[in-house]
Amino acid sequence: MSKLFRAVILGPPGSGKGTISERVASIFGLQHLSSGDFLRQNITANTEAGILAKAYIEKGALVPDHVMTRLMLPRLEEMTRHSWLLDGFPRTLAQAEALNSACDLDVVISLNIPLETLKERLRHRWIHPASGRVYNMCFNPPRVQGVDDITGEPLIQHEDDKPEALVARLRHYKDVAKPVIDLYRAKGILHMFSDTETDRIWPYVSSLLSAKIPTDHADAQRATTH
Ligand SMILES: Nc1nc2c(ncn2[C@H]2C[C@H](O)[C@@H](COP(=O)(O)OP(=O)(O)OP(=O)(O)O)O2)c(=O)[nH]1
Ligand SMILES: Nc1ncnc2c1ncn2[C@@H]1O[C@H](COP(=O)(O)OP(=O)(O)O)[C@@H](O)[C@H]1O
Repeated sequence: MSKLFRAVILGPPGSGKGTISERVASIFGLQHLSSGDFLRQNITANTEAGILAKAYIEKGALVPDHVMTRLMLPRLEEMTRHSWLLDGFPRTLAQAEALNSACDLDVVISLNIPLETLKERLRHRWIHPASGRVYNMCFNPPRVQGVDDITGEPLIQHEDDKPEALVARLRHYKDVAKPVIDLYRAKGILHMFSDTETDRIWPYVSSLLSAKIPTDHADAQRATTH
């Protein structure tokens, strides 16, 4: 079997990690593992980790590192036969160190988006709380204004996507992420992409992954995941 491919995508809230990860998953056949989605599944299923995490997420705080690593590392161990792209984890240096001791990463994609752009995007972001589906009233609006495409249920705006909370949240992200970015830079696997539009970043991400992922491997992955 050809070598498996392990990637991480880093970026502040609203930087387009989710959007780019979905494209990578569908084009390169990597499994998209989102810590936010996984947390929401655990909350819905009332698992021990889900119950612990819920209170933090509701407050808009980060879930403690030991809860996150206990949740994510076993999930990655289940994925020994798949290539994956991790989105939302690691978020702190402690999480990055825990991930380091569990596996070797091939590539880290880091999205560097201007603060003004992030503020503008998140202001227009609405979500379907039950599923975590994300809409942007300008970039990818729902088919019917204000309601989820799949369930028809109402969309809400996150308290922390409202303008007052945004700047503090983005500043906090930067402080926590800096040592993580520095760690991956020092390991020589960091690839930084700077622009204001996902569609302009995407061709560069795509050519990086095309160069790094052997084609036969990408085909084999697609065959097993679709
Ligand atoms: N106008 C505009 N909006 C974009 C672009 N790329 C993504 N968006 C929208 C989609 C979403 O409403 C919002 C954030 O995108 P994502 O949910 O993909 O970002 P990310 O996963 O980094 O955010 P998160 O960590 O979940 O807060 O911005 C873009 O190039 N232009
Ligand atoms: N790696 C992580 N470490 C700590 N908390 C996390 C992590 N990933 C997700 N969370 C928690 O789950 C919430 C939802 O995550 P996510 O869907 O990535 O959305 P966002 O980053 O936009 O808030 C975060 O606000 C945070 O409370």
